Amino acid sequence: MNNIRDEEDQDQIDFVPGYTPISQAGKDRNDAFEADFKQAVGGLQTQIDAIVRRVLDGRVIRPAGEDDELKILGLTPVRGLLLYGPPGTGKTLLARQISTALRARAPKIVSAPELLDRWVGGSEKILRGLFTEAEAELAACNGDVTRSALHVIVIDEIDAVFRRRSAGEDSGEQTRASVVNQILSKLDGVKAIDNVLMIGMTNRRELLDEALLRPGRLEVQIEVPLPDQEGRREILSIHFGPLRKKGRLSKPLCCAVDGLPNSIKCEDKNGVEDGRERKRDALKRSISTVIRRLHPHYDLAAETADFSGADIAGLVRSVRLPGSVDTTVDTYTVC
Ligand SMILES: Nc1ncnc2c1ncn2[C@@H]1O[C@H](COP(=O)(O)OP(=O)(O)OP(=O)(O)O)[C@@H](O)[C@H]1O
Repeated sequence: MNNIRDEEDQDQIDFVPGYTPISQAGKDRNDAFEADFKQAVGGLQTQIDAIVRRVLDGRVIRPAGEDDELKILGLTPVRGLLLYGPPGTGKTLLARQISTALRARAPKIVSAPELLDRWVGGSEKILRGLFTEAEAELAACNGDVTRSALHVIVIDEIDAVFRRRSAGEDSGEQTRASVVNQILSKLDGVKAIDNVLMIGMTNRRELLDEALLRPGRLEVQIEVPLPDQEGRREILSIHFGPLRKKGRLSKPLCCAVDGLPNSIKCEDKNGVEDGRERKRDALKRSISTVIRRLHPHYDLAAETADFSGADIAGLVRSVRLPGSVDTTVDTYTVC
């Protein structure tokens, strides 16, 4: 009964003059994007939703005619995105996934300090190198952005260039100001290049000059924090995934990844009897050793409380190292 009522309500909404419901094709496409992201990136569902909605949706290749419609509506796709948060939380991973989803050219990733070349003309040369391909392709398409592939340019540690100026600072200031002006002109100046998506990344958002974050520049800003427990579980599943698919994980390790109790008797409980802090330190110091001591009720996601995604990837790598496989401690390691 309720379903019928819902459908009637939906029909009424669809007939509001001037309103067109989102097409199913658009929804399916966004769902497909999200599914692709989730295969590689764990614990960042909210961030992925925001990226799909605000960055990808306006950039994907649309059916013929639809781009013109966007122009008529005065809509321009987002040209810049800022990803900020602690080290190792998946910012670069997200940037690469965005390029893949947009079927863009392989992203050009540069670290901002590299742009501050101390030799005269050095910075300009590096910057030109970043944009040359995009400009050449746009020229080859007679400036028709809909016919050019998208070029993703990622600038890591962007605060090194776009930081707020502090009083009395002048060494290297000229170079920095020149780099800033050139990048801004490519983003929203008269020389703006529409087939470029710029992604800035930083661990220190508070240092950034607000001018960089204005609409038309890095206008979408997304925080990428340390993962929570469920996020860590997703990341563990992603990184243990290939081993698990091949049947190379022991049952206790599978249970520890899933946070499920397992009934296998454990002979070595040292890891569990440690205090929580000590356990975490031990995990960080010698992850492979601790993994060998998995207790039947060990929940890896709970025990890795301050781990970043990169720490978790490191943990999984250490398990994969042949030296970490200890066949004397029954099945508590990778089989
Ligand atoms: N959310 C995540 N999901 C899956 N893997 C992750 C995640 N975060 C980090 N990783 C793993 O850690 C590696 C390093 O992460 P990445 O380089 O994306 O971090 P970052 O935030 O860019 O770090 P930094 O600020 O130091 O540049 C990734 O290649 C991936 O293997």
